[in-house]
This record gives sequence, structure tokens and C-alpha cells, in this order.
Amino acid sequence: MADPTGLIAKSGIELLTFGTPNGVKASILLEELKEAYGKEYTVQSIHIGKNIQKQPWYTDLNPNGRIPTIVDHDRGGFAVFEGLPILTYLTRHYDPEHKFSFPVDSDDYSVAEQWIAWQHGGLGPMQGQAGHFLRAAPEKIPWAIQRYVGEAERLYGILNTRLADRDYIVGPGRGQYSIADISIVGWTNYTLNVGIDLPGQFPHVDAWLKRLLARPAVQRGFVVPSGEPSKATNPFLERALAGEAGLEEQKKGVEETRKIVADAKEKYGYNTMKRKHDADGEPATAQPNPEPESKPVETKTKPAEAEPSFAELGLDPRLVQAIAKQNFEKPTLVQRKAIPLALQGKDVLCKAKTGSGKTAAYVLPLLSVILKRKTTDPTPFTAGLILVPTRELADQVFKAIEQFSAFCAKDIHAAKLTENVSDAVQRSLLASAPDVVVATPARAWHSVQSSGALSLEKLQCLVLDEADLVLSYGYDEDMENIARALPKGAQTVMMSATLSAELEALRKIFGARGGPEAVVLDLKEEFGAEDEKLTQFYAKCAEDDKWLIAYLIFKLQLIKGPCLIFVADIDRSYRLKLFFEQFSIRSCVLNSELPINTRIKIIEEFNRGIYDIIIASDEKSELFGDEAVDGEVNKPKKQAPKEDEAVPEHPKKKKRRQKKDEEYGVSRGIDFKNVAAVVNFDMPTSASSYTHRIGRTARAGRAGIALSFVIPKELYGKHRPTSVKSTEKDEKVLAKITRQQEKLNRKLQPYNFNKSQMEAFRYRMNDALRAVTRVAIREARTKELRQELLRSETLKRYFEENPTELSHLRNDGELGRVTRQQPHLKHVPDYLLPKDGKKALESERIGFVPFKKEGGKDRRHRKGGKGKGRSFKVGGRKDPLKTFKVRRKAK
Ligand SMILES: Nc1ncnc2c1ncn2[C@@H]1O[C@H](COP(=O)(O)OP(=O)(O)OP(=O)(O)O)[C@@H](O)[C@H]1O
Repeated sequence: MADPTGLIAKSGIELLTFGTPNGVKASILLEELKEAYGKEYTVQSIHIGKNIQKQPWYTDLNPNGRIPTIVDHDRGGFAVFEGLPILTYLTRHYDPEHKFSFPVDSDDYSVAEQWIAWQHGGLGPMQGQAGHFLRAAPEKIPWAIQRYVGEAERLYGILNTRLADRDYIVGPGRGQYSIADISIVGWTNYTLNVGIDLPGQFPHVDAWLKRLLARPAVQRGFVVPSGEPSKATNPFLERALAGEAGLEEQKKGVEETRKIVADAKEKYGYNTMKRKHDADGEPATAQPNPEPESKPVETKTKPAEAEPSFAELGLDPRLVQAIAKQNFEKPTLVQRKAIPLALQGKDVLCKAKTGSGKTAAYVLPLLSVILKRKTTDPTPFTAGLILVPTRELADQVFKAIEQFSAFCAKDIHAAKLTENVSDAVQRSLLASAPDVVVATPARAWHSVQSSGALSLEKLQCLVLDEADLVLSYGYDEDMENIARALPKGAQTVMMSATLSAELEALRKIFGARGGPEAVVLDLKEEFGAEDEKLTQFYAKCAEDDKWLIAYLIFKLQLIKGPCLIFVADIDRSYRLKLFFEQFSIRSCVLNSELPINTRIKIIEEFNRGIYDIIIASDEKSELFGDEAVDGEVNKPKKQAPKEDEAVPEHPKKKKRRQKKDEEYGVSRGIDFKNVAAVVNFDMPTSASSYTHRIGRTARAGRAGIALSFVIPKELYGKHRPTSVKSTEKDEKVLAKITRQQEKLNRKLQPYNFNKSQMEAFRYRMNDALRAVTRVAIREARTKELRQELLRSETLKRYFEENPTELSHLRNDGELGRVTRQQPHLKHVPDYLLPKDGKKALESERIGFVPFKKEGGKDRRHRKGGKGKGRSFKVGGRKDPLKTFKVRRKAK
């Protein structure tokens, strides 16, 4: 096609542009206007390599001699140059419905202008110069490269923050797609080209970019200016990095660019500089060789010690993409430390605090190693075995694997061996030799030994999550068996928040394989400032006062936000739930008696914000409390779990079969999201159990509180109706917990409440307690199980064939409400509230932390205010709480 020599259109808009980051903004908007309003336009490609933009006919229209330019033939051939005025001109005249813009006199219009100007004055020039010095400049100048890439990164940091809780840059709520996005997207789509890794470094920007690239008009807008898709955009280079055949050259190009950028940054201590840039815009002086005395500071800031991105940890790019999709901005400490070691094939024993991201720390390197191996050896075999103590955790880890392998799903096949399925089904699950198997030790060993379905012959990596608990759950024998079956050289990775005495036992079991010495990562010293986000309180009170305080706390919303309450046993969980119901406080119970699917569903629904309070009976960790006070809580003796009927029991292990699931456990490892508070309604009996329970809050850098009710020795057993054996040694346990937390620089503070103000509520508390009789508790417990049975898919089929049995069960279900209903308790009359309002109940404002995520939205819908209690978004089929209603007894 001949090069342009002048304007060619007689009417409409004529666009003169080229396929560069700056050049595509006008074509994208014109494509949008065409799609929305049918506005046609004419385009001429101005090849900047041939300097068409310097020709006089062009500079008559655009004296700056740059693309893009538009000419509006319908308005007398009016010409506009520069991106910002082109975008605003076009929307002012041709976007009457403000589909891509905002009313000119609105603040949003001004905000859009500001971001477009930010792109013009900041992002465009900085990234443009980064590209120039990386590719066009006759010599590679490290100073210039690190300076411009660094500045572009600083600017992307700003955009990333802007987009953290928005879909689009400007507009109300999560924003409205507009010319601000269109102005910036061109630059954002060419970042790999300058060594910037959006998914790893700026995940919110990356997510936004992908959102924009999904629009057909945006896709066309990128192609129109040059007439063909560019080979430098992020999606194209990502394909190259993922190893697409024929794109080896491009892959090499990106890798070289990354190296040049990394070297340039290293040479000038880029991160130090970056901080100075942030502070005052310019580095004072370059200090390529810092003096020795500045070393301590330097070790923190030098690139080797600076926090690497996920991409820099050496993970497969497809995993990095998936990580970005989950909005993980940067690796956590345990991920930074453990991933490189695991990738090198080292054995790792790692102790890191609860909620610090240990799952990703072992799953990611495992998947990365598998993906790497598959590029040369695609034969299917089980390369990774992840052992966890509970079925809930197995389910969670399996889901994490699915999420992390979202962009390589065809290359990663995982299986979970904890379902209630027969050997035959398990065999078929394992028949295709999944790359990764997640299982409890008993189930894994059973599949190896009895059914032979699981082969460990070629296993490359064994992971023990919650390693100490795996041992204390009585899986030692299965573990010893598995250890013996491991091939020589298989890597072992063990993780937990509490590993100490178990270390030796684990070493004994796995050390004998003759592998290299394991690296022990004890990350407790490095917990740092993050810990401040967890505030711990304890309240010394009488046995019945617990109920009073709990009633007030939840009814008057002294604690706001999702909350986990731990109680000593199952009966107590129903008792507290029914007690709360008397005051219209809605909650949900979680215990080992419920079927696994129900348990998983409850956790998922809690995480989705469907309800706010879970009352969990942590009977498992109580039973197996590993360091119980005075040794009164015993460890099981080689007691293997009986997960379900599908696993034939080991002859030695036949002693005990309970209805309860022995592989239940909610205080360990379960990733309850955004838990504002953990309440130990009944104290745990060991310090490690406490650590894991409180670890359900303040996860992933969020804030949270833990509140524990402690029964002083002299008050134990004084209120028989509410007394519970496990609390007899509360004070001793508290002392132990306090010592343990002090070692971690954490403090437990007394929670003071205004006793006299609380007294006014006591008769209501007593009324409610009296209404929750033993019979009512039993009914609630049975009813709950019955409902779950009715829901079971397998039983549904059975009942279809045996309808009479169903009606028996249903009729039985009508037995019900034996809790006395007391409508007067549902509300808190104003005369009961202290003059100063509910705050006066706390004698000192020790301050509950704000639970809403900073800057975030509260997903939970509440209505009503002071004294009205919580109002959950419930109702309809989705309301899991409905299952817990107790109905009137029919007979
Ligand atoms: N790099 C990261 N950035 C942001 N969030 C993260 C990151 N890594 C993990 N998370 C999130 O942090 C939460 C806690 O992670 P995870 O469950 O792996 O913690 P854990 O250390 O295993 O905790 P526990 O000891 O209680 O089992 C999860 O919601 C996870 O998605």
C-alpha cells in the first residue's frame, strides 16, 4: 500500500496514527464510538519508521510531527493533535450518552483528565524512554535503563493502588470504563517489552488490562493503526514465554530484556534509589559503591535482599499469571524463603506463623517443578504427594492447586483422596497417575498398600502440611510406611506454625532416607510489624458470666464482623447457638459430627459472607492437644483415623469407631477469610491449640482480635449448669499461652468490662439459659444431622426408591421446637442500655480494632442499628442457618 501523502476523506473523522502505545488510544475510542453509535471513520497508517509524520502536509495538521492526529471533516476539517485533546474532543462531540466519558462539568470529568495528564506527563514519557534505552539507543546505558524502568515501575505502583478496589480508573463505585482507561491501556499492554512483569509486580493493573483486552473494540483498536497485530504486546509475549512453538526469538528477547534491566538495577542499587525517588523525586547522588559502614542498611535494600516478585522467584510464568489473578501482590516471607529452596530440590522443614501463606509456599514450587519436567518428559506419574491431617484441609489444598494451575490446567492433574468413595472409585481416580495427590496419611498409605492404586515409585516430592499435627493425630505408623516407600532422593517439605518437639520425630521418620540435610526455616524471629495487627485479650470471669458477656458482645455488636467462637464440645456448640437464638443472634455450628460436605459448605458460605458467626467445637485438637497442661490431655496411641467406610481398618486400629469424623479439625490450617475475631468461649487446653485457633484471624496481613474467656480456679465448678471440665486449668493454660506469646513479642491484655452496667442484663441471660434445656440441645443436634442426611445425594437416590422411609424420617423431623420461645428477649430495651450507650459496658476503651478491611467494603449486609442485633442476608434456599431452626415438637 502506498504511503499517505495527504488527507483522503471528505466527511467524518479521519485518523492519522500508527500502532504504538500512544497511537492506539484514538483508534480504540473510535472503534468504541463505531460500536456504540455507528460512527464510521477513516484511518491512514502513518509509518513512523518512514518519517511520514515529518512531512509538511502532516505537520500542517500537527506541528509537533508525532502521531496521532485526527481531522474532523464534518466540522470544517478541524484538526486535533495529542492524545488528551483527541479523546476529550471526540467524546465531547460524539459521545452524547457519556458511554466512555463523563459530563464536562462533573468532577469525574476532571478526574479523568488528571489521569490522562498523568499518562501524558509521567507514564508515557518514562516507559517510552525505557523502551528507547533498551532497544533504540546505540549503547545500553545501565543508569538510564534503571532510571526509566524504575520510574515507570513507580508509576505503575500508583496505578496499581488506584485499581486495588476498582474495575476502572474513574467513575463512581468500582468505576466506569472511560477515556482514562483508553488513554493508558496502550502503555500497559507493552510492559513485558521493557522488563516489567505486570502479573507479578502489579496484579491489579494486570487484572484491569485483561478486563480491557476482553473488549472487542479494544482488540480492534490495537490492530487498526498498523493493519496487523503487534508482536510486542503482553499477550503475544506471554505466549512466547509460555513456550509456544515459533516464538523462541521473542522469548529470548524478553529474557534478555529482563536480564539487562536486572543488571542495571543491581549496578546502581536500584531499590535504594527508588525509595529516594519516591521521597523527593530525584536521587541526590548516585552511590554505586556504598561505604562499608552503610552495610547494615544496604543489606536490607540491596537487590539480593529486596523483596523479589513471584516471577523473580523463578516460578513458571503460568503460575505467576494465576497468582496475579488471585491478587497476591508480592510473596510473603515464608514464600520468599521457602520457594527458592524447594525449587532447588532441598528438603525443607519450615515453621512460619498462621495465615502467612504456607500453602502457596509449598504448592507453587511443586507445580513449577512438575511443569518444567513436563516440557521434556510428558509421561504421567505421581510426582507430588501432599499429606494433611484433616479432610477440610485436603479440600482446601486441592482447591488451591486448582487455582494456581488455572493457566496450565491441561498440564497439571491433581487428585484428592478424602472423599467418601469406594476403593473402586479411588482406583479410577488414581488410574491416570495424577501429578499431585492430596490425602490424609491413612488414606494415602491405604491406596499404596491395599489397593496398590497409588504408586510412589517415581515420587519427587512429599509435603507434610501441619506436619506436627499429622504426627499428633496418630498417623505415625502410616507415615513411617510412606517414608519407607519413598524412592531415594525424593524431596520432603514440611510446614507448620508450631513445630518443635515434633522436629525430632519427623527427622527420625524421614531422615533415614539418606537425603541431604533438610534446611530448617524458623521464621518466628522475622514476624515483625505484621503481628501488631492481632490484638489479644483475655477476660477472667465466672462460668455464667461468659454467657452474659457473649450475649452483650454479640447483641450490642461490640465485636463487629465475621467471628469464630470456639467451644469445648459439640453439645456446648448447640447450647450456645440456641442461647444466641433466644436473642435473635444468628449463628451456625461446625463440628465433627456433621458430614464432611456440610462442613466444607459451611466454611465456604462463611467465607462468602452469608453469615457472621460460626460456633466451632474444637474437640479434635482438645483430644490431641500436644502440650496440654500437666499432661492431662493424652495423645492417642497410634490411633489411625477412620475416615469413612471405604477404608478398611488396620487390624490394630479397630479399637474405636465413633460417629465423629476423626479427620475433622477447624483450628488447623483452614483459611477462614476476613475473620474479625476469634473468641475462645472455652479456653483451649494447650498453647499450640491456642496459636492455631487465633491464627484463624489476622491472616494475610489483615487485622483481627482474639478474646479468651478464662475461668479463675476459685470460680471453677461454681455454676454447675454451665461448668465444663476442660476449663478447670484455664489459668495455668493462660500462663503458658502468655509465656509462649511473649516469646513472639506478643502480649495478651486483660479485657475489662463494666460489671455493674452488665448486671442489668443478667436476668435476661438467665432466662435464655434456662430455656436451653438438655432436651432442646439434643433435639437440635439430632435435627441437624437429620437435615444433613436428607440432603445427602446418595440417600436422595435411596429415598426415591424407598419413599416410606423418607416419610418416616420427615415425620421424625417434625419433632422439634423444645426451646421455649421468649419474644421479649429478642430486643434490647433502651432503658437497659447505659446512658453513654453500649460503649459504657467496656470500662476502659481498650479499643476493638476496626474489622472492616481498610478501604474495603463490608460484603455483609446488615440493617438495624444499636440494640437491634445482627441482621444477616439470609432467606431463601441459600440460608444455611435455616437448617438449625428447631421446630415445635409434634407429639
Ligand atoms: N503472597 C500473598 N499475598 C496475599 N495473600 C496471600 C499470599 N499468600 C497467601 N495469601 C492468602 O493468605 C491466606 C492464608 O494463607 P495460607 O492458608 O496458606 O496460610 P498458612 O500459613 O497455611 O496458615 P495456617 O498456619 O493457618 O495453615 C490465604 O487466604 C491466602 O490466599
